[in-house]
Formats: sequence, C-alpha cells, structure tokens
Amino acid sequence: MERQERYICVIGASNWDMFTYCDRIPVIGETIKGTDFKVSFGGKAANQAVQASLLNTKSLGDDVFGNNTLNNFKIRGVSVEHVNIVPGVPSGCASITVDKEGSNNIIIVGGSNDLLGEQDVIEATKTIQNASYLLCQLEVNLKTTLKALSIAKESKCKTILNVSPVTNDTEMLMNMLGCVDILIVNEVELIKLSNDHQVDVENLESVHHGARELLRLHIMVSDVIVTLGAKGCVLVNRLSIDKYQHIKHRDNATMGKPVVDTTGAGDSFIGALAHYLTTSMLPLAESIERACNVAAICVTRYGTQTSYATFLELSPEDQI
Ligand SMILES: Nc1ncnc2c1ncn2[C@@H]1O[C@H](COP(=O)(O)OP(=O)(O)OP(=O)(O)O)[C@@H](O)[C@H]1O
Repeated sequence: MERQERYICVIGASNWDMFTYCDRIPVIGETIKGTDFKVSFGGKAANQAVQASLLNTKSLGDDVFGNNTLNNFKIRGVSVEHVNIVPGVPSGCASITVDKEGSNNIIIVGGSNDLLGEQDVIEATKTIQNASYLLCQLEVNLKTTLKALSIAKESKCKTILNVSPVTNDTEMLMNMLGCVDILIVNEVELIKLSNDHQVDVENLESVHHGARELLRLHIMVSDVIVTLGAKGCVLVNRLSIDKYQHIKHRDNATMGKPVVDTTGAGDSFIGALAHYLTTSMLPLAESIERACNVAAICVTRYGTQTSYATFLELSPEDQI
C-alpha cells in the first residue's frame, strides 16, 4: 500500500555516548580528575531521528545495534521498521569529554554501525523513496550513505547531508554531494570542504564566501547551511548566491539559562529542521529559525538525547 503520511527517513549510526565531565579537556599524556560521568544513547542519526520524533514528526531509522537502543527508539516514538540487531557485535560507542564551558571533544568507535551496508539500504528503497526527507551523516560506511542518497534522488524525496564527521575521501564526497539538496556543515567542516583556509568563521562575509564556494563546487546542492554554534547559522541559496541570511535563535530561547553542554546541538538542530520542513512546509529560512530555537534549549541541559526539547516545551510560535 502507498504510504500517505509525511515522514523523515534517517540512515546512519547509533552509539552509546559515554560522557566525562571535567573542568578542562586534558592535553596529550596528561591525567586529570573528572567531575562527573554519564552514559546515554547517542549517534548522529539516532539523535536526529529522536529530536524530530520529540517534535512529533515520524522518523524511520535504519541501523544495526542492541536491544536497549531499540527500546529507546520505541519509547521516543521513532519507528524501527528497518532496524536490525547483529548478534555478537558490540554497539557503536562515543567517548565524549566536556569541559566546564560546555565545549567537548569526541572519539567514536563504529562497532555495529560499520556493518550497515548497501544491501540494507536497498532493502529500504520504498521507505526512502516515499519519505519527504532523507537525513544522512557520515558516521557509517560512505558507500552505504551514497547508496541511500542515490536511491532518494531517483524519487521526490529531498536529501539533507550533514558532512560530519568530515571525510578526506574527496571522490566519494563529490559523488555524495551530487545527490544532495541541502548541505549542512559546521565551521570546521566548511573550512575543510571549501578547501579555503582563509575562511574566518568570526566574519560572516567570509563564511558566505566559503558557502558560495561549496555551491560552486557541487552544482546539485541547492542550499548550504553553515552552523556557527551560539552565533546561529548562515544560509546561502543557489538562486541568490550573492546574498546570505544570518539566522539565530530568538533572544529568550534559552530562557536565561546558562550553556552547560553543547554536545549534540548540531543533531538537535538538524532533527528539528527536518521536522519543520516536513510537517509545516515553511520556507527554509523560517524552518531554520525555529530549529535554532529548539537547539538553543538543548545546550542548557546535559547530554545529547536527554537534553532535547519536546514539542510541549517549545514556545507557542514554534509548536508547529
Ligand atoms: N551556545 C549555544 N547557544 C545557542 N544555540 C546554540 C549554541 N550552540 C549551538 N547552538 C545551536 O545549535 C546549532 C548547531 O550548533 P554547532 O554549530 O555547534 O553544531 P555542531 O558543531 O555540528 O555541533 P555538535 O557536533 O556538537 O553537535 C547552531 O546553529 C545553533 O542554532
């Protein structure tokens, strides 16, 4: 039967996130005392699917991982139609260190995420092609991601790629970006992808220049969104390439609360963006503005998925 509802398909990784909180991040060879330790569910694809689902959009995950993670998806309202468990293979794992300013560094071990293959994606063809948006990141095998993007491209499904963690495989990147509608990069990824080490992320003109360079290099991409942490985002659209829009969360989005942990803010932003694009069909810039408001909430709380805002927590104008 044809699927009538609008939903997001998310293909990528799910991890166990292990957080160590400390006053400052240690340098190589140094041992320091931490202030706290927490374990929670994470992984970019899983985070993005959960954030979209918490805002009431149906998301479908495609991944391989353990029973606890599967239960977490069910509790959070993410459909697990194409999720498999691989016996005897450890789940993916992310070791995250967070300093007292809320900044972090992260090491990821793929585990079962590395087993997500092209065949898994081929088996989900109908699900991908009937989705409104396909969300991909680069935490799983790049060939798998390319396959998913190319399957989506053969249909009306729009594609969003978050080039994170950034890859050095430029040929694969070119191929993937040939199937992408909306490209999302952070400051570090912008510098790497635009091959422009002059990009100064403190200067919005310079960010615009880098984003324009990405649109020039990758002609199928219609929009580039550069996320800039607390400074919000820059959006550049191919049809008005000489202009950029700087979009930020509204002043009271954090309700005066301090920033304690920025981990997973990018995934909250992307999951929320996909939600607004799918359910409200608002123009991209307006969807981005609301996604910034959603992501601003998560940085005031600890953890990744545990910090994400639910629909009822949003201000009325963002409850779409
Ligand atoms: N300190 C902050 N205050 C308010 N909003 C924030 C803050 N940090 C991040 N955000 C929101 O989250 C979005 C994504 O953040 P960022 O640019 O840090 O992504 P990222 O580098 O991909 O993050 P991560 O990899 O840690 O998930 C920003 O565009 C902004 O809307």
